[in-house]
Amino acid sequence: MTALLVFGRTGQVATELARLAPDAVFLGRDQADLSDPAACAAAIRASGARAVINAAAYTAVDRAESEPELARLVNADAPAAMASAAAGLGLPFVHISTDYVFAGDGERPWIETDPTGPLGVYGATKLAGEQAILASGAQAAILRTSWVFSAHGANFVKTMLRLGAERPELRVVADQHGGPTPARAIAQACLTMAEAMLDDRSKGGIYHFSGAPDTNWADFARAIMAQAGLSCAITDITTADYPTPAARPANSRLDCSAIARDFGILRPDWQAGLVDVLTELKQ
Ligand SMILES: NC(=O)C1=CN([C@@H]2O[C@H](COP(=O)(O)OP(=O)(O)OC[C@H]3O[C@@H](n4cnc5c(N)ncnc54)[C@H](OP(=O)(O)O)[C@@H]3O)[C@@H](O)[C@H]2O)C=CC1
Ligand SMILES: Cc1cn([C@H]2C[C@H](O)[C@@H](COP(=O)(O)OP(=O)(O)O[C@H]3O[C@@H](C)C(=O)[C@@H](O)[C@H]3O)O2)c(=O)[nH]c1=O
Ligand SMILES: [Mg+2]
Repeated sequence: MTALLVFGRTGQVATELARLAPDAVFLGRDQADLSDPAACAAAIRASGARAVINAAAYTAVDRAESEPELARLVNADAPAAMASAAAGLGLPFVHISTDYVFAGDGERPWIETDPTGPLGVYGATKLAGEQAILASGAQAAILRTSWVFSAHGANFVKTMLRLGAERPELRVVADQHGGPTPARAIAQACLTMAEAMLDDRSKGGIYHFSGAPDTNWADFARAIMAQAGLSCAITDITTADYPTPAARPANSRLDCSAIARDFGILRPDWQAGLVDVLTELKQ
């Protein structure tokens, strides 16, 4: 009997979940391909699990602009099928979403009930996933997080370490603001929420969760270089100076007071998380 079923095995959050919950069953792409939503639902029904966490997603923000059908299958249709299966079995379902569901106007941190307005395919498909999960009738928690980093997989910290070792200077956008979030803290939050939902079958909903304090990509890059002892200089640029296929929100700040109130989960300190990740990468 599997206590906990996790979709994803190699991703940043899935890797941290595997460390924190070694007894959980992790389904990689070979066991459950999210481009086959019915197979994901069948995997839940076959698992005998008490709770389900979805840590897999199509996360290539720019590539999604040219692969919208695949992004929608993975980010919306598969989570919808998972949630329906969880609903049918009465299992709590924890899902991870993103700051990119917001358009990013203004400076106030977003609260869960603020209007969404994704700027690109990735955000739009993640939003469609949220909506389908909420409509499924499952006991579901949706954790909207941002700017995830860890020692594994692809993320901004690892990109900066690679480029910072090769170049004397990097130009980085300073007008996109948000909270970098250690993958380990997200994994811990997912586990805490799954337990709390098993204890109290009325718990669930959308919750914001990001690292503190809020920063911008250029200041985050400077912190990475300083902490890693790299002499690469970071020059502030604007979003207009750094054209990308997908637009990104200027304001990704997330108000995380609801998750603190309802689950006792506090914003992690991203600077401490960065030290941990750099230590792990050195080993
Ligand atoms: N990364 C970030 O900055 C942010 C991420 N999020 C959300 O957090 C969650 C976890 O993200 P993160 O850990 O960073 O993700 P990663 O990009 O590190 O990993 C994505 C995971 O999804 C799996 N995956 C992708 N496509 C499929 C598929 N068709 N079938 C099965 N598995 C698939 C990948 O498997 P494989 O290794 O085989 O490709 C991988 O395990 C996602 O929901 C994401 O949207 C939210 C905000 C920020
Ligand atoms: C490499 C590089 C990036 N940038 C900019 C581009 C972008 O605006 C910002 C971050 O780059 P990334 O490609 O890491 O960003 P991106 O892939 O958009 O990261 C996002 O991923 C998805 C999955 C999420 O859900 C989001 O929360 C967010 O973490 O930095 C520079 O300005 N200079 C550079 O040299
Ligand atoms: Mg990226």
